[in-house]
Amino acid sequence: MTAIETEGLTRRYGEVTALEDLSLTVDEGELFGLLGPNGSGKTTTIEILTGQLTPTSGSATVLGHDPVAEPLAVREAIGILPEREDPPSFLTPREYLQFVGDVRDLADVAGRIETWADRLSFSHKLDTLATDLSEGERQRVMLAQAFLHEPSLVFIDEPLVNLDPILQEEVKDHLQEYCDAGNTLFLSTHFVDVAEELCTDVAILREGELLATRDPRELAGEETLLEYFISTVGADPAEVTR
Ligand SMILES: Nc1ncnc2c1ncn2[C@@H]1O[C@H](COP(=O)(O)OP(=O)(O)OP(=O)(O)O)[C@@H](O)[C@H]1O
Repeated sequence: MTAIETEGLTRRYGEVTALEDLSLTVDEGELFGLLGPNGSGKTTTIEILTGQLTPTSGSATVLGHDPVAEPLAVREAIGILPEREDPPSFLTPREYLQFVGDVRDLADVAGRIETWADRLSFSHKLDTLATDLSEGERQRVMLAQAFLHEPSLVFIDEPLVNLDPILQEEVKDHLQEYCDAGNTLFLSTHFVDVAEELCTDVAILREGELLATRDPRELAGEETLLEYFISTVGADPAEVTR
């Protein structure tokens, strides 16, 4: 089954073409990675697919819904963690996640909060104001809100940002298990090594244009995904290494 399908998606801002004629398919159960240099259209793609931004032309289907005609249906069905978002500074993780659970009209929100705080290792911070959390703790709270309703498709812009190496491994394991259970993940990342390790398919964008899609495992033994990425976009290594 197809989780996401796009046909000729294009987004222009005056003279700037943020995304040009993007056509791609993401099957259910895939851990899909969107790669590309700064300003290549990754966030634009996620914003269109999650019903936040209208394309100039083209169409998309997300879990069977059109994100332009039915943005609410899409946002109900998916989980999303946009780039650089924090829980409100004046709420604790428990209060914020309760709010998210209430907005999503979930049963047993308290139990879900405990489960996700435990999975993402922040149970001991559930009652600390977000302003007093570290960046990595805030990132884990934001990951929890994306998964709280256990959606079958989650979009995450930079899942591992601000996490220490041990937590990165924990979150990677979680993402892998989530897809092994048949769910779909759509990641945008600059961490090419993480995409190589986790993703079943990657798409490489440059200046809004889809240059290539690859199963990273197909590259095994010939070149790393980073080498492939650099040769594909002609980028300087400094732009893509951590
Ligand atoms: N509201 C806007 N108005 C004008 N131009 C915009 C707007 N939003 C994005 N752009 C432009 O569209 C292009 C794609 O931006 P986008 O944020 O999708 O890139 P990105 O791949 O997510 O970048 P990064 O890796 O830096 O987060 C960039 O040239 C950006 O400057």
